[in-house]
Amino acid sequence: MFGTRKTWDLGHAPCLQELWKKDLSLDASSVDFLMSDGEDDSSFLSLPTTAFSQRPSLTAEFSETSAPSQQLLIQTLQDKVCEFQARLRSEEVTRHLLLQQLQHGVHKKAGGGTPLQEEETSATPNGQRRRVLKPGEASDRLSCPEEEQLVTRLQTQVEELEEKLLDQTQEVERLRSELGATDLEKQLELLLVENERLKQELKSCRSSELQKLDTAAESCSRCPHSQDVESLRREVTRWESQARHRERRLAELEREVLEKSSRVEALQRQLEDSTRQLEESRHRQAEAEQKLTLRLQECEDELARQAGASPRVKSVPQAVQAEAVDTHKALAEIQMKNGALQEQLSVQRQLLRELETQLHESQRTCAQLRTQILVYEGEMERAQGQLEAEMQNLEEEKNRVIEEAFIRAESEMKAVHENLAGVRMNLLSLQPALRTLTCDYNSLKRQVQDFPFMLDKAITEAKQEICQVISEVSSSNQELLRKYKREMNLRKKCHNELVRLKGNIRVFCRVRPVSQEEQDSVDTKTMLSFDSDDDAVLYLSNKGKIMTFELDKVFPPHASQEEVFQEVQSLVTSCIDGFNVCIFAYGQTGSGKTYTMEGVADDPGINQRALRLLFSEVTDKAPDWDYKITVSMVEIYNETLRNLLGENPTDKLDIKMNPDGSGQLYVPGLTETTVQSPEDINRVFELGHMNRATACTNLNEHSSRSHALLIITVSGFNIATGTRTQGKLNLVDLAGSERIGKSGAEGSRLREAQCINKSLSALGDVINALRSKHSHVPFRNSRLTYLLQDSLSGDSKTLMMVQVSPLPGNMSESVCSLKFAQRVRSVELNAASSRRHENSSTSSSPTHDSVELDSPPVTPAPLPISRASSAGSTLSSASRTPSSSRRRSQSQLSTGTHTSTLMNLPPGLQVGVTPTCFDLSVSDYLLWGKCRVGPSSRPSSDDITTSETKT
Ligand SMILES: Nc1ncnc2c1ncn2[C@@H]1O[C@H](COP(=O)(O)OP(=O)(O)OP(=O)(O)O)[C@@H](O)[C@H]1O
Repeated sequence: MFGTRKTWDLGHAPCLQELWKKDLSLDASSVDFLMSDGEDDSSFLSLPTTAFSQRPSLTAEFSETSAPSQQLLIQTLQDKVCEFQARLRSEEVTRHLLLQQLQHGVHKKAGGGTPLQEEETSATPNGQRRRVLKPGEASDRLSCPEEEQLVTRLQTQVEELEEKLLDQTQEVERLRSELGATDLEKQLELLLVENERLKQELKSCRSSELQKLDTAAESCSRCPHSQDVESLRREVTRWESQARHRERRLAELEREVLEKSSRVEALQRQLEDSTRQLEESRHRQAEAEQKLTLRLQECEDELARQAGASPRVKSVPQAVQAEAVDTHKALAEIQMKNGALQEQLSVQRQLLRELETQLHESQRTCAQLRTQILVYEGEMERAQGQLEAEMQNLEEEKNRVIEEAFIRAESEMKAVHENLAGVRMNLLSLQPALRTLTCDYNSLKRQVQDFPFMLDKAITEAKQEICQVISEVSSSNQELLRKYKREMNLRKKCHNELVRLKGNIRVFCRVRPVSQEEQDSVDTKTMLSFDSDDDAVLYLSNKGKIMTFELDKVFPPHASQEEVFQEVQSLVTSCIDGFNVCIFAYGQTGSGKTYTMEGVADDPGINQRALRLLFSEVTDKAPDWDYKITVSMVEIYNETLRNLLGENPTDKLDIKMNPDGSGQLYVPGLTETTVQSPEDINRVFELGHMNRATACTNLNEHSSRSHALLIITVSGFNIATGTRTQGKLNLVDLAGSERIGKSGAEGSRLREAQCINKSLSALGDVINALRSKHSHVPFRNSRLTYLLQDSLSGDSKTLMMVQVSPLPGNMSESVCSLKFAQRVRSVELNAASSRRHENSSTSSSPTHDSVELDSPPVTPAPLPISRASSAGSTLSSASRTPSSSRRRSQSQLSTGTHTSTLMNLPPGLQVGVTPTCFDLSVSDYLLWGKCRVGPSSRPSSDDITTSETKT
């Protein structure tokens, strides 16, 4: 019926619908022949009722993807097909029996005209009731030879039909066996095999890559490319995991395709079988019916022919007619069944179409997956290629390194062999030495055994020696200490005498350099000159006359701040020992007073350097002495005292007698700030400057017209002896000393100038009174002298730094300043000489001075220089002799030459100073301090050490 199965490509598989149209065409006319006599409606096919009612659920089951349910469905369909076939066979058997009965009836009829017996019902093997002809009936009907021939022919036909049925059954079996291997399945199998092969290849490829990588990793673990290899390996692993994932998906899809294909196949088989059986039975029934109709016709004709002869025969057509009615009924029923089968067929076709669609989708997915697999394989091949290339490079590198290492090892081996030979030779030569060493070792061992006894003995001896030395040292220490104390006392006496000789008032002069602006704008041809042999002399050429000024020290313009401070630092440190010290900067405006006292940020002046020096000195003395340094800053402007470190700098301060009855002066409300570090100093200076600036409109002008005082108090306490000291260091930047006449000041400027002149005159008067040993020293004539009273009187030390401008335009002011300096210097000289006669009783204590206020100034004070002495030239010539004699006496002192002046010294000092210094041992010298040793050294302020104490 279907012929041989067609084969097709997977690419364009013919749909089952076409096959149905081609090989399985059923129409209504052909169905008519499917009827068989006596067939029960329900016995023909029991499949439709249940199968059709189950269709929607089956369809639903098909849509499901679960394999077990599909298997179950297929199994059910196969069972139905088998049942259908079994029934078909039973129908064939029944038909065969009917034919035999007919044949038997014909034989009977032919043999004795046996009347047609009544119909009987017999049961089919299936238990179905079937209407059959009784044996006598057929023989009655077929009694003639023609009937026999007909029966024979019918039998032959039946046999032929049976043979055909057998053939068809075999064909069905064959086809069924073939169904298990359709092209689609073959293709699927091929795909599965291919897939399996690819998997195997992939696995082997992966394992070989892994092996290669492992080997590469082992061999190239120190290789610089190991990181690249590692990254490549990671990449490969990633691709592999992706490939595994795709493979799993592919396997799932393939499984799905397989299941669906098997379902399609099963359905297809079921349909084919059903259709084929239907067709066959239709054909057979059509043929049988045709033959039966012909036979019936013949029988009717025969009966009609014999009707006249026998009344029995007349009943036959009636029976046949009745049978024909039954047959028509059965035919109608069969047609109905046929319609049901048609429906079933259409449902199956629909099902097949769906399955076909699913199959196509699966095939498409399969193709996509295959493409992806190809892509992945390509990528893997590429990665593998890279990896292989990398491996190749690494292999080459490894081989190269191994070769190099081998060559190196060979050469090293050679060297080692040579060394070994040398060592062997050495060993041979060393054996005698070893023997000697062994002997030595044995003797040393013996010595070591004796060593503890020797050591004990040596330690005991050493202890005795040490004890002896300690006792000697302690006794010599005692002696040294005694000597040291004696020398210290002597040194103090000498120092004090030296200070007295030098004078308590010293006068330095500093000439400032010409500034850049002045070089460009004014006449800078200087009238000042210096003595290259004597740094205490300054020459001034004025109107053709050479004026000579002799001072304690003259600093030329190029002298640095450090050099200046070197000269004053002994005064600064003496305040630690309890002396009161005053350092004045005196001179006309712009002569460099502020520069010398305050300096600039990167090159500070005396103020800051002094504080730093005090800090370092008190730190050095720290273990024995506890020092406290306090700082005050005041300004005297127009005879008004202002507190520059106070909260309100515009407040006026007053100077009062201390109510404790000590006779000391004090300034109520004056701020005293304790400083402990250089940072504190900077803060104090900043505050002072700020307050000074807030109190005036023009700071430069204001600072020129006011005196600025930095008062440093150093209080010391010796923890060991309980001694207390207190020294005061007054650093004074005086106001400009220029004359009013020259400046032409009026109004407030005139008042300022008057106040300045008054205070400077008062300062001159105080110094003059001190020089003349007046019982009354007019300290109260100005705020300045009154405030500095305790630092100017008694054994206080004063330094006047006279600032001079080098410009010719400032010549007259320079002459005035220098004359004032000369006068001040002469004071102490006279005082010193008088002191030599009066021993140390000349020092005047502030408590001995009168504390009454002098009469207030009513007229502008005379110029200091006018009150000082006569004309400069006279002064210069007059003052030259004593200062020269002083310098001379100093040099004589240093060289040990005794002059009349020196002979006036106390006897102990006359012989003690220099010889004692030179007689000292080295340790004595160190203890003695920073004494300059040398016959030509001139005593200077450097020679006074910080160990000087106020007595
Ligand atoms: N030794 C020096 N080296 C370099 N420059 C100096 C020196 N002395 C003074 N000067 C400069 O000269 C100028 C005037 O100096 P300074 O202000 O110190 O004078 P002054 O006498 O304090 O004036 P005033 O009385 O008006 O305050 C400043 O610019 C200062 O920097």
